[in-house]
Parts: sequence; structure tokens; C-alpha cells
Amino acid sequence: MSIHMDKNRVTPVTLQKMKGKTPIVALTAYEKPMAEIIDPHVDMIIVGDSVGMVVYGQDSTLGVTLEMMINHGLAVTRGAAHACVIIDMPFGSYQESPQQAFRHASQVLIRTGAQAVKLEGGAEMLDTTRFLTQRGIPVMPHIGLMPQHVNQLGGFKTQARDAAAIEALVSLAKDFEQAGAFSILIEGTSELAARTVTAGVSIPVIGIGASPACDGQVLVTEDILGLFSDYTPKFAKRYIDLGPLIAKACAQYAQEVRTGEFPTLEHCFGLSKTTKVTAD
Ligand SMILES: Nc1nc(=O)c2c([nH]1)NC[C@@H]1CN(c3ccc(C(=O)N[C@@H](CCC(=O)O)C(=O)O)cc3)CN21
Ligand SMILES: CC(C)C(=O)C(=O)O
Ligand SMILES: [Mg+2]
Repeated sequence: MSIHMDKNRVTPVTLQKMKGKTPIVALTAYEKPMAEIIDPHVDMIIVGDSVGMVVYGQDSTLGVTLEMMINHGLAVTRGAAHACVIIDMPFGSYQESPQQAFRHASQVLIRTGAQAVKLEGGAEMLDTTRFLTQRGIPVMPHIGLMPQHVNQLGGFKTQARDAAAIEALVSLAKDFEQAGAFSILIEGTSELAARTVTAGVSIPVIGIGASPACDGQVLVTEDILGLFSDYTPKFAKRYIDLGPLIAKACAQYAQEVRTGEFPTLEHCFGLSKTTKVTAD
């Protein structure tokens, strides 16, 4: 058995080398089957706390627990052989103190085998980012539109739309780089804000509803597949509408069961070889 890490695995270090050279491709996943399908096509898989909204039907990400993130994270790492897997720290699991964040982030990495964690925050998360980074946990701060602040934002509202807010966000991104963040995720800002942030730091900036100038892009996989329809953020491009295709397959199955067309004997099991059956 090799003592080395998987040579084909994209790591936070690989991602850092990609900045300025090749766009970084990321998608979300919450389950093994989906992780397996998207893994060969992406550099990064984010196990997002959006799982609460997309899978569990909650109307914000606030109801997601550490146990949920660990369970979904473990499912995803089982399906991801290539991509760098990054797991969202859920609301309430990291905001209290750097110690609380380390205790929970270390559990996330220990129990899932993922490579890094992502946490939402402004300047109040700088100490935590430094604390985790210095202790071996790669951290990706999530800035701009922070869904865990939805109760204060009054909705998922676009951020950093004036000069002062853009300046503050660029300064925050630089502070996160100084604090040891290996990458930054920027969500839901003006295009100019995301472009200026990307130009202002030397770590990769991954955007969602941000800017084509970001070092990489991420979208929620169910959004690009048409498997989530509670709402459609303007930035979520739908590449296929799988809902009707799934409905069609299910309708055909239902019809065949009702008409007796399925199952046929091909789908049934015979007797074990040692069984002696006497006809009566
Ligand atoms: N399925 C899904 N996709 C996502 O991208 C996503 C989640 N869930 N859950 C967590 C957050 C929430 N996100 C969202 C959700 C809605 C909008 C949205 O509707 N925004 C408005 C603009 C609002 C404004 O600035 O006033 C839009 O028109 O896109 C944005 C981000 C992004 N994240
Ligand atoms: C922006 C995305 C990656 C996210 O944080 C989520 O899906 O929860
Ligand atoms: Mg998230």
C-alpha cells in the first residue's frame, strides 16, 4: 500500500496552481450516484448546505445540521475519485469560536475524507480561518451573498453593488488571503465586485452569480439539470430539463405494472439448485 496521497486527486494545492492558467470547474453534490457522474468532469465538488433546500425542501439553509453535512459528505467522497471535495460548515457549527469551528471542521474531515471546508463570513471569520489553517484544515471563505444571513438580508439579495461595498469586499478578500484561506467563494455580487476581488488576490476565486472573470465557476447541480424548481436564481443556467424525462420513465413503469407487462419471468428468480420440488 502506498503512503502517498492519491496522485490523481485534485487538492487545494492543485487548485491554487490553476489560478491565471485554466478555469476551475465546480459543481455541488449531496449523494454518491451524482458525485460519481460529475466527478470526471469537474475539478471541485462542493457538498453545499443548499442540501437543506434542494433535497429536504427547507426554505433556507439554516435547518442543516453537522450530522447532515457529514452524512452527505461521506456519500459524496465515496463517489468522487478525482475532484477536490469541499464541505460546507452548516449554520451554528463554526460561528461561536475558532475552537468550536476546529472541533467541528476536524470531525467533518475525519469522518468524510474530504479535503477542505467552506464557511460563510466577513471579517469576524478571519481569526477562525487563521486558526483552522494553522492546524491543517484548508479553508474556503464564502463571501458576498451569504445564505446563512438570510434573516438579516430579507431574502437572497445581490450584494456589493456600490463603490464602498465593493472596496470593503476586496479588502475582506485580501484579509482572508492573509489569514491563510486557500481559495475564496464569492456569491451573488455585482459583476464588478467579483471581478475586482478576483484581480485583488492571488488565491483562486470561485464565483456563483458573480463574474466570468472569476478563476472558476460553481453552480448547484440540480439547477443545471432541471431537478430543482422551487425558484430559479438568474445565474442558474439550465442545461437539461430532466424532470419530464424522469416523469416519462415512471409513467411507463406504472403503466406496465398496471397492464401486467412488467415484470416478466426474465425479472424473476428460479429455484436454488439443491431444491427438490415434488409435483403434487
Ligand atoms: N438550488 C439552489 N441553487 C442555489 O444557487 C442556491 C440554493 N439552492 N440554496 C442556497 C443558495 C441560495 N441561493 C440563491 C437563491 C435565490 C436567489 C435569487 O433569486 N436571487 C435573485 C436576485 C435577488 C435580488 O438581488 O433582489 C435573482 O433574480 O437571481 C439567489 C441566490 C443560491 N444558493
Ligand atoms: C454556493 C454553493 C456552492 C453553496 O454554498 C451551497 O451549495 O450551499
Ligand atoms: Mg452553502
